[in-house]
Amino acid sequence: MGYLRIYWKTYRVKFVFALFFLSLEALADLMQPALMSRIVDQGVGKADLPFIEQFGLLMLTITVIGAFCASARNVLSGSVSQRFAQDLRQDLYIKIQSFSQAQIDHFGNASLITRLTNDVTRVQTFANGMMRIMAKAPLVGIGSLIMAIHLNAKLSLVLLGIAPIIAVLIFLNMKISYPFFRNVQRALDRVNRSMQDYLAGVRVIKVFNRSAYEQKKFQLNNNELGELSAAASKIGSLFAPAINLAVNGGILAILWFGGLGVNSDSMQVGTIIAFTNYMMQLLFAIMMMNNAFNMLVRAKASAERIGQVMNDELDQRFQTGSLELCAPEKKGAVQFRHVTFSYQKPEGQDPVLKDINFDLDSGETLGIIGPIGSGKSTLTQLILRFYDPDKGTIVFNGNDIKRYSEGELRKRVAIVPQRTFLFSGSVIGNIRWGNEQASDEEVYEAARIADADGFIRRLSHGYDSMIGQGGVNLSGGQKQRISIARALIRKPDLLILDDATSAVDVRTDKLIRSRLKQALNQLTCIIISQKAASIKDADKIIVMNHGAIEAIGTHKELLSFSAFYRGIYSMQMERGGIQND
Ligand SMILES: Nc1ncnc2c1ncn2[C@@H]1O[C@H](COP(=O)(O)OP(=O)(O)OP(=O)(O)O)[C@@H](O)[C@H]1O
Repeated sequence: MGYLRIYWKTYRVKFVFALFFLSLEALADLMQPALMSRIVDQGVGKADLPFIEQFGLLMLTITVIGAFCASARNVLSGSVSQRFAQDLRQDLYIKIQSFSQAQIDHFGNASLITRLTNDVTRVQTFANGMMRIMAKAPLVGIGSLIMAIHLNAKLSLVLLGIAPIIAVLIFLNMKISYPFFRNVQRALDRVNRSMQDYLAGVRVIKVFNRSAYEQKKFQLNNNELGELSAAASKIGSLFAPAINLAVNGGILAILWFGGLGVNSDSMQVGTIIAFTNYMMQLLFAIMMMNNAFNMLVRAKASAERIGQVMNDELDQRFQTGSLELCAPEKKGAVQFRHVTFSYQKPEGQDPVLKDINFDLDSGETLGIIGPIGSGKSTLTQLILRFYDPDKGTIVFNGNDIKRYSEGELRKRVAIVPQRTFLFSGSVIGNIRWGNEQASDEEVYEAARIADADGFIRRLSHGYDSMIGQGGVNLSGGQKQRISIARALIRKPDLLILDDATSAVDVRTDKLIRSRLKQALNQLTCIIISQKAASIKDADKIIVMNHGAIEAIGTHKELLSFSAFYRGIYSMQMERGGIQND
């Protein structure tokens, strides 16, 4: 949990001030019974009114000081804990942003969200509690003990009897409940994941009429969370009364021995009242400490989960600084040399990509086709360094991709992924998201090439029409075309279209391709498609099969020598999926 040190350094002064006010407040609490004992024994006992007035005023002054200190530490603790949580969340977010796709896959989206929200809140609650009550508990506890011994050393022996019992109870409480709190957070991850799955797949769930099934899945996770939380708090609720019982037993013993002392005139009533008052404060302090330990175990479980993210070594290193630009004839060019890759590490399973070798020259269009799951998308994701290959090298623009900074590489390569993603906001905002500096004219031109301009202008507010979260109010084909425009506006050296026209009809698909060719004839392009028609005009076509390159060549060449390609092509011809163009 070393990562927390930086926040301690930032906020330690305010933290110490909060503790200072808290200590004064505790001191004020501790003085009250002693003053009261004197008022009872010396003032009331001897009917000394001026003494009562003088000490009464002193008690009032101390109470006012205590109240002022309580307000000051409340203000400080509130601001410190809020800012600390704000900083921690921000740093966690930045850390997650720096993660490779493999690291995000490893933690899972839902778990990262829980860590960023619920886990941070738990640590914040603990930090706040530390400044509000927790640090007060040991102060009041030890102070009460000292004051009690000072009042009557013999009577204080009772405390020695119950102290070890209470210590053992608190220790057991912590030890038993810690694993439960860790499991509660994991169960919360699962609840969040089912909610995320539902929201992401709501249309499919409704179409397949699987709402009841999904509800059951959520219920299972929710029940598990409920049961684990109940079990965790049950442990706390078993130990709290046991501790209470031990302290109340102590008070009873004091009243018993004190009663005997008053009878034998060796003790005064005021002393007994003050002593039991200190015992009550001690009880309160112990209960607070028990609560504090409960909060500590929860916060520890959460802090560890946050620490796993904060301390996770980045598995990808990007260069900093910019790389000299390549020769113009290499712009957009890509070379794969003996590239092998598997998602599951360490390797043991059949790699997803096996010994991939190919050259894509500047200005060329490369088509990639192959059965589902043959590794087409993975291949292009390696160019963007979403993942790094296990073996081999990838050269882009004449340089090994590992020599680029993250920003530089991703500025030069634009991808339109299989699953389009649009943000809530205006259409123009979504397209300009690809390049904030783009003028309106450039936006319209990109949309025109992507065959999006026409339908956008027909929307109720044209380019200013609002898109719902994830593009809910647009059709699949419309979303794809806006995504293509967003990628084009970046003016990349290499454009990757990963099945980016799967939702548009054959005519539009052809129109987009021909406009791309006309408008950007120097643009190097990779088109992944299930449809042979979308890639048949490419300068080169790679046919993927089971993670390996089955064949590579032009459409004509492949028809002549690749039975596999011929198979795909003739099957689509029979289905009428390819129109002669
Ligand atoms: N994030 C991931 N983690 C683990 N395995 C993955 C991941 N993404 C893809 N795979 C696996 O890698 C293999 C190749 O997937 P990839 O998406 O590259 O195939 P594809 O040819 O693009 O398929 P499709 O035509 O359906 O898009 C598949 O077996 C898939 O299950």
